[in-house]
Amino acid sequence: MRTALVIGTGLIGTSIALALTARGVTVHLQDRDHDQARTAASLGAGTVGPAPGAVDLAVVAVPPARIAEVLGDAQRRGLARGYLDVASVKGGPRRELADRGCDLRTYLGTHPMAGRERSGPTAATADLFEGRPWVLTPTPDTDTEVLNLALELIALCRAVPVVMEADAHDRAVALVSHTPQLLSSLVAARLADADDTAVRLCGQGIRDVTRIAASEPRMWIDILSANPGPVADVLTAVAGDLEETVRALRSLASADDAKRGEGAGGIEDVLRRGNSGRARIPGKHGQTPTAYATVAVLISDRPGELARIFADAGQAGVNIEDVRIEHATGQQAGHVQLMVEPQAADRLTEVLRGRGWAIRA
Ligand SMILES: NC(=O)c1ccc[n+]([C@@H]2O[C@H](COP(=O)([O-])OP(=O)(O)OC[C@H]3O[C@@H](n4cnc5c(N)ncnc54)[C@H](O)[C@@H]3O)[C@@H](O)[C@H]2O)c1
Ligand SMILES: O=C(O)C(=O)C[C@]1(C(=O)O)C=C[C@@H](O)C=C1
Repeated sequence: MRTALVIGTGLIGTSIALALTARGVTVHLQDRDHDQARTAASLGAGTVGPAPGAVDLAVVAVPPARIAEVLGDAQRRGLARGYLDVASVKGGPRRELADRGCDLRTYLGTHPMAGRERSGPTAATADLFEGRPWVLTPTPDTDTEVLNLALELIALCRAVPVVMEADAHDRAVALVSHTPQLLSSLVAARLADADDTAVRLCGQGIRDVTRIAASEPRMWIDILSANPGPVADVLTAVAGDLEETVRALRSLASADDAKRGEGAGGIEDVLRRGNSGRARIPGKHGQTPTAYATVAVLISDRPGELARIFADAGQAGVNIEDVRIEHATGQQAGHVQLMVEPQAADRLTEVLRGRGWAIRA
């Protein structure tokens, strides 16, 4: 692929454009909001404005409800050889494109399973998709050339292609993306009117569970409007679990030993099922999860601290597999948790201590 047009230069469009530009593709940027396109260009994602002729691939990265209109318009104007969208739902946009009489041979519905709770080009990063699944939903009508262009795009973004049928994709993301978004919002919503004294105690657990509750509501209304049934089905099952959990908790408060035992059994059941589900989440690059060892290092909130730790770990010859930061409320310090292969943990601890870092036992 030599040339691409990205329509919608928000978080996802700009991240794609940055990755493509970094690998030598000439990228043209377009957005209904010119400031968004100009910002993306200033970040090095490409150039604003139309291409001199048809590009190889047009990537439509606008909200789900706008996909059919924007992609159909680009097709009518002959802006590219192939067209793909990256919306979080796949069945709805495809049906809308068909209803509008668009050419489904040069269109391919795709969905990168990577994102952030922030929107817009300034939240974009070139490495957003590295090692992440990227769903493709080809049909027998899809042109092989367009499928190949999409596979090339995914390879250039260093993501992992996964082929699925559109409606099966929508049922799957109802479980692994759309319901988690709502549950995160529901937990965070409990804090909206909570007592300040309680909120001050927020630790890492609630931060992990509510990160995506900061997401842009308008985008999610669009996504959920295009996938209401499957999400409602998963939430109905969750509601059943919730009812049983409440019943078990009430039993735990009973004066009767047998009832308390039943309650404890019910709670243990949900916690153990949670352990099993969590253990199934794939690790980096889609591998099965590895049990990493964690080395927790105290850092102060000063520029360059993280870079210094990474450089020291690099000099120790230790590969950091994953990283998490635990901020302490109201303090200018926190812990950075470095996840490493278990056999590397002792060496990393020794080297970092030797370089003056405080390691939490
Ligand atoms: N945010 C995520 O985590 C995530 C992950 C994977 C896929 N997606 C999908 O990617 C798409 C973009 O999401 P985002 O998070 O980048 O949103 P965003 O709000 O950051 O960016 C969307 C951009 O589209 C532009 N836009 C809206 N209507 C337009 C139109 N008619 N013509 C041209 N530009 C238009 C907006 O001005 C904005 O710059 C959505 O379809 C979303 O479902 C999002
Ligand atoms: O990590 C996040 O912030 C996301 O919300 C990413 C996430 C997800 O649920 O995994 C959200 C919606 C997208 O369609 C794809 C990815």
